[in-house]
Amino acid sequence: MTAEILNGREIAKDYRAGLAEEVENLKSKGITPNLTVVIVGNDGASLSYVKSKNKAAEKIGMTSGIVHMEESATEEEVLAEVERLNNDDDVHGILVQVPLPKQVDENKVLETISPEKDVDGFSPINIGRLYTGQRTFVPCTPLGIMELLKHTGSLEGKEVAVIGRSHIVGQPVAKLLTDQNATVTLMHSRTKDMVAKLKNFDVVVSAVGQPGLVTGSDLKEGAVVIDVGNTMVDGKLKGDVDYDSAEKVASYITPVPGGVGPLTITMVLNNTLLAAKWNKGIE
Ligand SMILES: Nc1nc(=O)c2c([nH]1)NC[C@@H]1CN(c3ccc(C(=O)N[C@@H](CCC(=O)O)C(=O)O)cc3)C=[N+]21
Repeated sequence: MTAEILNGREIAKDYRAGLAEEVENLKSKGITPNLTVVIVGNDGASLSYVKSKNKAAEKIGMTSGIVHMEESATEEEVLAEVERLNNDDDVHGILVQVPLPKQVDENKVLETISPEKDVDGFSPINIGRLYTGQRTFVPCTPLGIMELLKHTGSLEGKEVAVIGRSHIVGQPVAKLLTDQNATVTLMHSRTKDMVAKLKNFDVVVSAVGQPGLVTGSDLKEGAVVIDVGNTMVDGKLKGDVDYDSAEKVASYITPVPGGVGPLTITMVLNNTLLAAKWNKGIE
């Protein structure tokens, strides 16, 4: 079998066209959705993600802002900046790029972002809302993964392995998959014989950050493979999955780059649009 490629760039482009129409519609009502990203420090990769998020926002008619703070910024300064954005009526979505420098407590920052503007869905209130089935901002990478999986058929009754138990990807995507009636096994660094177990799974979602973790011979014939890894190796972006061997066994596979990444950015935009609508009482 040669896998069908889940082309994240193409799927993202179609999705963003729909968002652009909705933005146009909101603008005719006098609302221009705004996404503002806070970045602390000068990490090259982080700066480049932030720029691509802002560019993508503007491309669909939203406005965007960057608050770029010094690596040496204090926790008080970061919290004050978040408060200022919470109180700015022109800002609908706030995203504070993680990781933060060590002097800044990430949990304190996430607790300070207004849940109504937390388009990452990282604040404890929004995580609570997700697990209790309330309206919330669903974290962007899990939402992007679910969008890609819509192109592979129903998840009902499927056996899914999620590798990685982070609050940002593994745990929330396990929740969303369960909601689609898949049976989910959440695997992690202490799972016994992890790679050997993968043969039993219809879908494998790998979110570890370890290039070469999964290879074609580990997979069930016809498995759907979603590669969330993005690790820089010699200046090149690498996923967790050995693509060349996996594509010979899988039915669908996401490349890196050009798979999950573009959908993550798309879902930041999706959530910003929702923030602007909900702020005005539009469903
Ligand atoms: N508060 C917060 N929210 C985030 O969503 C967040 C964050 N912090 N910190 C860092 C990670 C990383 N992240 C990526 C998003 C898109 C691509 C992406 O689109 N990558 C392209 C490739 C880009 C390239 O070639 O450099 C792709 O996979 O095709 C990658 C990484 C969001 N993050």
